[in-house]
Amino acid sequence: MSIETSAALFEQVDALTENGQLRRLSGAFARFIASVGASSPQLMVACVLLSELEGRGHSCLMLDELADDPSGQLGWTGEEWRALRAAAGVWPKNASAWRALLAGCDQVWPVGDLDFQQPLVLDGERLYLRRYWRDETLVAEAVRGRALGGVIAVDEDASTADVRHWLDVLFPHAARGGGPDWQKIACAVAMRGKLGIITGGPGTGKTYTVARLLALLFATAGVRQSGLRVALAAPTGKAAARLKQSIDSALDDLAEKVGAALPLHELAARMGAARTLHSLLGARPGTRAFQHNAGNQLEVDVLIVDEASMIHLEMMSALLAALPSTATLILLGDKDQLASVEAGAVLGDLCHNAEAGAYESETLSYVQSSTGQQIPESYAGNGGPIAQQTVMLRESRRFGGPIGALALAVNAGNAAASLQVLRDGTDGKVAWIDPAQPSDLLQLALAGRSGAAGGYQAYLKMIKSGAPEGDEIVHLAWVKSVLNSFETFRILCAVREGEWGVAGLNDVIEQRLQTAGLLRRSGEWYIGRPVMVTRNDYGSGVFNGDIGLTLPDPARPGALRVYFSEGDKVRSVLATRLRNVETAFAMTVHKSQGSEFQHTVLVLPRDSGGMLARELIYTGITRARDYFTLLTPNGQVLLDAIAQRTLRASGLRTLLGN
Ligand SMILES: Nc1ncnc2c1ncn2[C@@H]1O[C@H](COP(=O)(O)OP(=O)(O)OP(=O)(O)O)[C@@H](O)[C@H]1O
Repeated sequence: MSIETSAALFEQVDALTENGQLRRLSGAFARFIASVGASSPQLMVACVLLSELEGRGHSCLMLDELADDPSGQLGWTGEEWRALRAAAGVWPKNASAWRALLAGCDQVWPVGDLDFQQPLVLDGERLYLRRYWRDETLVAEAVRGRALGGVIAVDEDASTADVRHWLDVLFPHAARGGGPDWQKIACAVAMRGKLGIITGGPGTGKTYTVARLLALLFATAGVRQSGLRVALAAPTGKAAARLKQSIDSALDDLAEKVGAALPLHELAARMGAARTLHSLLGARPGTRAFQHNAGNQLEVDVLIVDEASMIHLEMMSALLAALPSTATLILLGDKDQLASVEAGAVLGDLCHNAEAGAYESETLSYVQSSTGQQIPESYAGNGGPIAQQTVMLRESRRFGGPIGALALAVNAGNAAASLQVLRDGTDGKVAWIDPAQPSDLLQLALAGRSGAAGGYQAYLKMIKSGAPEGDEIVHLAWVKSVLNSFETFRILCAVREGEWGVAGLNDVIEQRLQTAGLLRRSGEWYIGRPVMVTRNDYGSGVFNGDIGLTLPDPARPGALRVYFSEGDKVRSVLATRLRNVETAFAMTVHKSQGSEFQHTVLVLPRDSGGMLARELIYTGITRARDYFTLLTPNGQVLLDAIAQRTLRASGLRTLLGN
């Protein structure tokens, strides 16, 4: 590449960086690649885009997108794209021309050729950073292996007849509405192979089902029953605590129903606490490597992981490597939620046949013999090994009414139906403020809205009244009730920056609550400040996404502690020990995954630059248990988002071979 071409190209790259269209790292990455081999301007553009897309959650760069026009995917104007492209000179006209060009570059390893550990990998018509290619390949191999791990029952001692007997005990009633009992089918399916994927929207009974699956695994474990090792995990502490609570209560319920026939209390007592994936794998400060890995695997027979949509590619790869091939992995999650912040859309990719079913004849007959259930012909197909191990639960038990209808309409991309629910609002469950003013938001933050509980004043008033006199137990009970009150209401933002983003809103909400006399800000830390941890802190035992409340330390007058709720437990850390936190009256929808609030307020920005998609709106709505309020300074942003899907470039589906 001539000095002139290079200068012209990087001038464009720097201009895009200055305009906020590229992160600095993307240009720096391209310069690094240029420094380790002969370089061409086309390779430089590919590197800039590859790095940029990685930062936006894509695991690879699709060469057909590159040949065509990726400006839409990047949120750039056509003009910005054309200027960059022009600076690169000749432009390969299709994916195969791009493949031929890239395959000849020193820095690129075309899969199948001799591997010189080049930093970039070319697999088919996808260009990867090596790390992501390795993770994607590992995940694909591991899940295929697990799915194909056997077509009969998981345990040598468990026959199909055994499975049928216990399933009839655990699911004694016919499914509502006369259709197939997908919950029962999900349990049967997970008994084959070493992988079960159960997906479904909120309240469709994923936890209800997995508790029965556990009972089934336990009942059919034969001589291994008394030693069955079960681990529970989730991406965040909050989700892990929720999983444990739900499974415990479902097992309690079941234990009463099945009685002496199955000692389920024993199983429940033996199961430890649910853990975050980081803690399960043994995260170590200062390294991406985990204590548990392919060379030091987890000692577990069954691993249940909830909120699997939040698991990014690298974490899934680490998890699969650390899981012995003899263990059964059960993934639970809502495939339609936002994908992980980091690269990958693993659950979405694994579940891409879930809606259709795509069950092969062998699965249909196994389901018939093990459950007595007939899967309708319309769900038959040829979905490949992962689809055979996946079941989508389709009926929500807890999430009906207008909030459920709105979530369904948004998920289906149906703007007219969404608007109808939003505009109806007669029973107060759903409200839409449009066009919203900042004062509308401040009123909601203070006192909620008529017909809907909420607002932050409730927990702040409890704090103001002070903790009752008494010992540690009395204080802890008070802390729990303050935390519970805080958890009933939350403001979620689609974006971080700007007037309607997290940063700006937290400031104005703090000021409003201060003016109302509900809090007294004096410096960074003040009583009542809600905070979110933004970085794992192994020393203090708090992790990215944990949310806590600042309250007086009963043991040290004048000192403040931050209290974190974990199921029915509470953990606390001295406020001054927490370094990486931010105020959390408002938080992003991304960070709210795995949580639910009685009243959820979703705030969209005035202008989204076309970058919001329906998964974000759906995830925001499904965080609301009883009341949902939508604030849009510009309603068009909602319509644009409903019309748009998040598509993440990934080779996982291709690698899975279906
Ligand atoms: N087949 C069933 N019969 C009776 N009750 C059920 C059944 N399935 C689910 N439920 C009940 O419906 C409610 C929601 O179920 P559950 O919590 O398992 O759903 P979920 O999909 O895990 O929800 P979330 O995604 O919000 O965690 C629970 O109260 C559960 O006991």
